[in-house]
Amino acid sequence: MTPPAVALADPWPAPLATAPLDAVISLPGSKSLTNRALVLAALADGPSAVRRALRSRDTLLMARALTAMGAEVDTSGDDWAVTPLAAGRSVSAEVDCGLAGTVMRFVPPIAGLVSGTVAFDGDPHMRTRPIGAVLTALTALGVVIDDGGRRSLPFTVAGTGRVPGGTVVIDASASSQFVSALLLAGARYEHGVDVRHDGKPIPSLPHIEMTIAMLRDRGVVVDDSDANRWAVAPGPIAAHDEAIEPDLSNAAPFLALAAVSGGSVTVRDWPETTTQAGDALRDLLTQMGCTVERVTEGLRVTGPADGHRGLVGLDADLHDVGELAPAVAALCALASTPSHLRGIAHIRGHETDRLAALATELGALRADVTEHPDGLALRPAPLTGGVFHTYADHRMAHAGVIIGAAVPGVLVEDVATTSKTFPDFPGFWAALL
Ligand SMILES: O=C(O)C1=C[C@@H](OP(=O)(O)O)[C@@H](O)[C@H](O)C1
Ligand SMILES: C=C(OP(=O)(O)O)C(=O)O
Repeated sequence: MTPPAVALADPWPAPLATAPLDAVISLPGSKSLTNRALVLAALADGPSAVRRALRSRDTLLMARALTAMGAEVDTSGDDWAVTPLAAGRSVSAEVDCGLAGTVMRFVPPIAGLVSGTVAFDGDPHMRTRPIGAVLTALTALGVVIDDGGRRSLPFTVAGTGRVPGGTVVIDASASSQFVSALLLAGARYEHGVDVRHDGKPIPSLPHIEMTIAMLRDRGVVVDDSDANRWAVAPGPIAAHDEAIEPDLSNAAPFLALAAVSGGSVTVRDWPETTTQAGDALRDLLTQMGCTVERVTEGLRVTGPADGHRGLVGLDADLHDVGELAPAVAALCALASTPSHLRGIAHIRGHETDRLAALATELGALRADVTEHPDGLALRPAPLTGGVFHTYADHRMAHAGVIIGAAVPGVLVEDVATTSKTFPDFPGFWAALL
């Protein structure tokens, strides 16, 4: 019998780090890798395996979406087995995107390839996250979509079992996921896809690299030799056995805990090379005064001897790694010199407007923070306890617990929202402190 789940206090008293930490941890798998592996497996020419898959809200929503369209995803163990979409079967499916950008952006291009209607909706806030440019691009590629003129959720894709594909111009400055979405399904379009970006620079480019690398691993030919242009040749996507790396972006709060407590945290199985944005933490934490080293067990981060008081502020452009901004901003609020985080206007379109949310919530705990159109400026200030609101955003919860590890009396509202990308985050966190 499974023991009854322990109800979480809400708001949750964030545990204080009262001594330097010395921990070695294994983190759950990457959301971005798991959801790409699932999508590519559903489109593949045979059964695939997704090993050490992340089991979280975003990945289960992806598994359900693909199942609703006719794939089979066995999520019962740690290694998930995927049987691809059955050709020719007609479907009438509903897809719940929750608050998962990867589900809302990556699944509609696949829906064009099934026969039947696929209706998409999600959490209330998901109806405000950007998707219009993807819908316009898909329409140009030959996919029939009814969005009632909203250019956002809810919308319905009327799949005909085939998508002509071809060349399309898209403004992907709001999200790299717009490009990844078209590339992931593009090989299965009759003429492939030739995607050209026209607009301000695309954020989160490592995630497009991740998409390309995973396509190539499956035998798909991708030409990325020109800037802002990606051509995917038509052809099969080979079935694949993918071992999912630990989620390096979700390593951020744990490495921050080493920094805040003046102790060490070692993350096991940190890859030697990776396309994950979280790998940038090695450099960012070094710049803030931490010692970062590869040891036999994994990647070890050691904080300054006097903990967060020894942290130096950061002046950094986080355009490529915007999903790290909430945890990094929390550390900057605790640092002893000023910080300026730039290049992240696009994170206003993430799970919440993260710049506004961070400025409000850090400010409520008396941080000296200024919100800029594309970032945050933070200056040292003594913080106080209080309620830290999370806006259904897992990474806002990470920011809250980081502050709470250094400042007594921080209460994190809806810490359970961390389940978007991490199973039992509060339990895992509390066990370390
Ligand atoms: O493709 C992906 O898996 C992701 C791309 C990025 O999105 P944006 O380009 O919208 O920042 C990132 O922030 C998100 O967490 C995951
Ligand atoms: C931006 C994020 O998620 P999503 O995949 O929903 O866009 C994130 O996890 O920080």
